[in-house]
Amino acid sequence: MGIRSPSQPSDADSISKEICHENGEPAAILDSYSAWLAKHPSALDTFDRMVAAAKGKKIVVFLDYDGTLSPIVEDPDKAFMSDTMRMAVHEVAHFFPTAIVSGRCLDKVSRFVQLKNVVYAGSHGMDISTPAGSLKQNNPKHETRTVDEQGNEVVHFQPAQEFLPQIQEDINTLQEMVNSIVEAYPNFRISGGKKVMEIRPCIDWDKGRALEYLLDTFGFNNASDFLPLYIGDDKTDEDAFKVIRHMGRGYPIIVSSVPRETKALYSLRDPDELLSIIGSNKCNCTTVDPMTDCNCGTIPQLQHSFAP
Ligand SMILES: O=P(O)(O)OC[C@H]1O[C@H](O[C@H]2O[C@H](CO)[C@@H](O)[C@H](O)[C@H]2O)[C@H](O)[C@@H](O)[C@@H]1O
Repeated sequence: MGIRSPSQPSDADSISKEICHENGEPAAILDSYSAWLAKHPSALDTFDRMVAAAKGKKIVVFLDYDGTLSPIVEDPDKAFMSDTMRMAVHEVAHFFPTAIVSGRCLDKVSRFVQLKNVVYAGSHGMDISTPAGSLKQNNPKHETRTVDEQGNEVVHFQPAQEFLPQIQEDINTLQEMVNSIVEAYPNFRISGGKKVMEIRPCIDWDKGRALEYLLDTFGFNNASDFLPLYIGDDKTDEDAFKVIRHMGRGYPIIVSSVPRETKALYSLRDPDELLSIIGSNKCNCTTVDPMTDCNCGTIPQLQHSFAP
């Protein structure tokens, strides 16, 4: 049984001449979307095959935030995920270990997602919060323990912690430079002091390493019966796609509505298509509190097909 998304275009070729800009590099005309789809099949169309290959395996779910769970919008502070998506992720996490891996800081991404049954990896995996007692957590150099609002002990894994004072210094210097430049242009202003450049420490840590750390934390370090499913839309998600491909197991899925160079093996066009996999097609419980279990009795496609 294949699933078709209502948002799948009837004329995939309509974007065939789209010009994509990658990281400010010169524009390049890439393959048509349909040709790209042949290389990175839609996860909707290949869902049955994925399910068949996953028999007897434990699914572990990794989800990027911006562009995956929430649509890309102009103002980063308004990149809200819908309650329907929140409910769907809540339900996915009810069946499978689930992590949200984001470039945003931990605090920000967890405030956007507002779910307690997922773990969060913020700052491109450089700030990971997991419940104390998880399997990996034996790195005193980078781990600190705190107690959350509910009184539960949590472990914060921050491999780049030592760079924080330097980052703050750089930010101050940059802000001063940007302020002095913008001052000369009375028709321009800096809104809210928001950082528009991301400065990352030069350490060997990224979303791929975060995925490995989280798999260990979930207890899959020596297991041979798990399948990671990582869904993301950004350049930084490529590190996680690479790790999954290197493992030789699991599903790296890119969310993109235009052809892009990617290590992902599968694709989804947009967050709506993701929802058609993890959301409940028949579920009408839009008024259900996203923090509680949906009780309508219908089980979404992913959970229904993969859950043990
Ligand atoms: O790893 P992610 O969860 O995908 O976060 C990556 C960056 O997302 C945000 O920026 C992007 O989304 C914004 C809101 O839709 C959009 O305005 C911006 O153009 C995108 O680049 C966030 O602001 C960054 O801090 C994250 O690193």
